[in-house]
Amino acid sequence: MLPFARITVIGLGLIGSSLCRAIRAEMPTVRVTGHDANPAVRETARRIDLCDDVTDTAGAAVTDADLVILCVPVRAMGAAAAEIADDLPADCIISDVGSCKADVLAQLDAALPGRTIIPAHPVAGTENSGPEAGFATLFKGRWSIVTPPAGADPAAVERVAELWRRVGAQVETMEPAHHDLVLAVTSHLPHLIAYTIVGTASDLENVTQSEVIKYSAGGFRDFTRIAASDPTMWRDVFLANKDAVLEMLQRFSEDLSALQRAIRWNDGDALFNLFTRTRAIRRSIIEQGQDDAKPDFGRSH
Ligand SMILES: NC(=O)c1ccc[n+]([C@@H]2O[C@H](COP(=O)([O-])OP(=O)(O)OC[C@H]3O[C@@H](n4cnc5c(N)ncnc54)[C@H](O)[C@@H]3O)[C@@H](O)[C@H]2O)c1
Ligand SMILES: O=C(O)C(=O)C[C@]1(C(=O)O)C=C[C@@H](O)C=C1
Repeated sequence: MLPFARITVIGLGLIGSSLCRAIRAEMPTVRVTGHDANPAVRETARRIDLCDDVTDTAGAAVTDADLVILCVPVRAMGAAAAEIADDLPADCIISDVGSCKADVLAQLDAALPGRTIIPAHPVAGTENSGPEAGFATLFKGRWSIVTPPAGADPAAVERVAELWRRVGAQVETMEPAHHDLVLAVTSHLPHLIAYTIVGTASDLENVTQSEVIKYSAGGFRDFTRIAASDPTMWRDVFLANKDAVLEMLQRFSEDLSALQRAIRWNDGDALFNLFTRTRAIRRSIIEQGQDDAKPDFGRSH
């Protein structure tokens, strides 16, 4: 049985539009309604026929929904939830796709007291944003982490999990705070490092003239893809997941200092041992079939 019959997606950017496409591809009988605060995005959504209906107000989008998924930047979740509060049907489940979970859950709880809120985070994305950047296969073969609050209705959790399985994701359940620590090191810190290194290189550009661009075919180019990610989204993630990111950044800084010492004191063994360990990690990721180093955004595994 389909987990939902009428799904509303609020925020029709990369993730929201991918979800609309995936639901329509995998569950064609489900009615998909969309809304975005930006009129230009609504216009594009209508032009590309993203949903069965695109409404001009958030309230009108949710009046008969059995699931509402908020796909807006994490610090906009509370405002987006407040906008639909008066129009939500009594038994509607509210979910979201935010990249950090504890802060978002607090926002949703405050805006929608007493409602069934089952947050989730599809660990899949690209550096692009907007409704035309999405694609139906984005979630295939990827993880979606469901982070129910304590005491959540298991049947509601299962329905949200089933939605993600239907669009091709593997589902894991985690506590929100644990999710935020794990993702701080696997996703948020790598983005911070990419933003830093590309920023540093561009500051040096006066010294090196065009060499930064000319020789950017190697490792630096991979960093520039990540550092092209959406500024609003990532500003929000770092501020909303501040504690976990600062904790992981502290650990990272200590490890970086150790590496700095190893280079200064010609400690080749320390360098060799670390690089051997990290190479083994990369190889085990590939063996598990999770190689994203060369993203193929149309892949269907
Ligand atoms: N981009 C990724 O790789 C990725 C991956 C997984 C999860 N996420 C999460 O998904 C969410 C959306 O990210 P995205 O990449 O799709 O961003 P995006 O910029 O492509 O789309 C966000 C959309 O939300 C709209 N919006 C903002 N505030 C709104 C409001 N109050 N009401 C209605 N619409 C509003 C914007 O107009 C925009 O169209 C974020 O919470 C992000 O953390 C992103
Ligand atoms: O592949 C990318 O471009 C991504 O950054 C995707 C990525 C990630 O870090 O893995 C980014 C943020 C998300 O919340 C989930 C996925």
